[in-house]
Amino acid sequence: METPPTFFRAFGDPAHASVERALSELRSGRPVTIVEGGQALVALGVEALDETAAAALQSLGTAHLVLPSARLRRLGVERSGPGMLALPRIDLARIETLALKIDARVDAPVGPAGPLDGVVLELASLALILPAIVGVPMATELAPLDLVRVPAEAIRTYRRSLARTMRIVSRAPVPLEGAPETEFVVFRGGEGLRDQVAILIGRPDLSKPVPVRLHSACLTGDLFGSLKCDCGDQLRGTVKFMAENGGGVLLYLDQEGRGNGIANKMRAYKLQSQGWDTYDADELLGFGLDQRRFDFAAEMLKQLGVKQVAVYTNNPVKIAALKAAGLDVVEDRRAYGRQTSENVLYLASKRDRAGHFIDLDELAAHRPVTE
Ligand SMILES: Nc1nc2c(ncn2[C@@H]2O[C@H](COP(=O)(O)OP(=O)(O)OP(=O)(O)O)[C@@H](O)[C@H]2O)c(=O)[nH]1
Ligand SMILES: [Zn+2]
Repeated sequence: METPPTFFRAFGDPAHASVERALSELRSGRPVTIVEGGQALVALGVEALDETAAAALQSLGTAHLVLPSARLRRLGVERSGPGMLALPRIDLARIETLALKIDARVDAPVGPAGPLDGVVLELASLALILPAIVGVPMATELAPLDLVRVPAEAIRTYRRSLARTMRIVSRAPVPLEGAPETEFVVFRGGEGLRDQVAILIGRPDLSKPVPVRLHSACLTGDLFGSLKCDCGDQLRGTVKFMAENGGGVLLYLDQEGRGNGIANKMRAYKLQSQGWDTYDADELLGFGLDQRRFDFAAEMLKQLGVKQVAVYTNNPVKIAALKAAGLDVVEDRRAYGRQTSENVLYLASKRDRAGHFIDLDELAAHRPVTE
């Protein structure tokens, strides 16, 4: 018996599903086809490009390299949006230079990126791959039928509409050192369908402003006590503070590397070991100041019944995001870690380049954790 064409709809929006399939394809090193109005772009991340892939793409037509404005700036080209370089031939060494080498310069004219080039970078960002893509434009009917097809509009709207699909999948008490009355609540949905965890510490009174911290995952700092950042201190300091001060909600967000993913964060750390600062290293790789969005975090708070918040952060973007999502931010307070000789430049960069509220003198003076 044939299934009706509407069968899939029972399991969600097919356009969104195609985005999720495309993310998986890109991460697996396979190309995807972005389609809009009869036009298609067959696209593959540069990090998956080898001789075989290059030959296959070349057989489809003339390729180009899509790069974000941050990377173009590093290559000596100022542009407000992404751009593209024609690739008469897919030359792996040249592409690697243009996508990754520190002192590379543009060696050919850079054209404005087409609309499909722009959305493919959004897809790359969601897939946590390097934002450098080889694309072959063609008419939709000529694109290979066995690739995953994704409508451009579905990619444009994915993040925003997915925030609403966050749902609680499990919860359980997990007593923590210094915070015995703690519950972990796991949400699924949102960007890239990653699991996000809300940690309810104590019994905060939801009718009053609830102390809240949005903490982006930092494997190196949170778990291993890396000296390069202040994350581990902020995390443990927040748990302790909330436990001792009437409770609160800590959101532990799967946003490693300011949303760039652990692989790109280590690419950036390698550049940092050669002397680049945290934002310059990201820019060399093609990333803007910060890739994170926090609308899904606000949605988690709402689903937990939180309306008014006292937020603990030094990052003005987090405060603005909670307000924009309709939460009542009655107070914003600092969340300091420890200053070390290894992280002081990182903290100063966050203050000077991203406007974080960090007072290094105060931090050095009394090593507060959360105040
Ligand atoms: N790309 C990149 N990410 C980093 C680097 N160092 C730390 N991170 C990431 O930066 C984020 C820091 O998270 P948070 O502590 O929540 O954020 P924050 O923006 O500093 O804001 P507050 O701590 O709330 O003031 C985590 O995702 C880390 O993995 C770095 O050098 N490069
Ligand atoms: Zn960190």
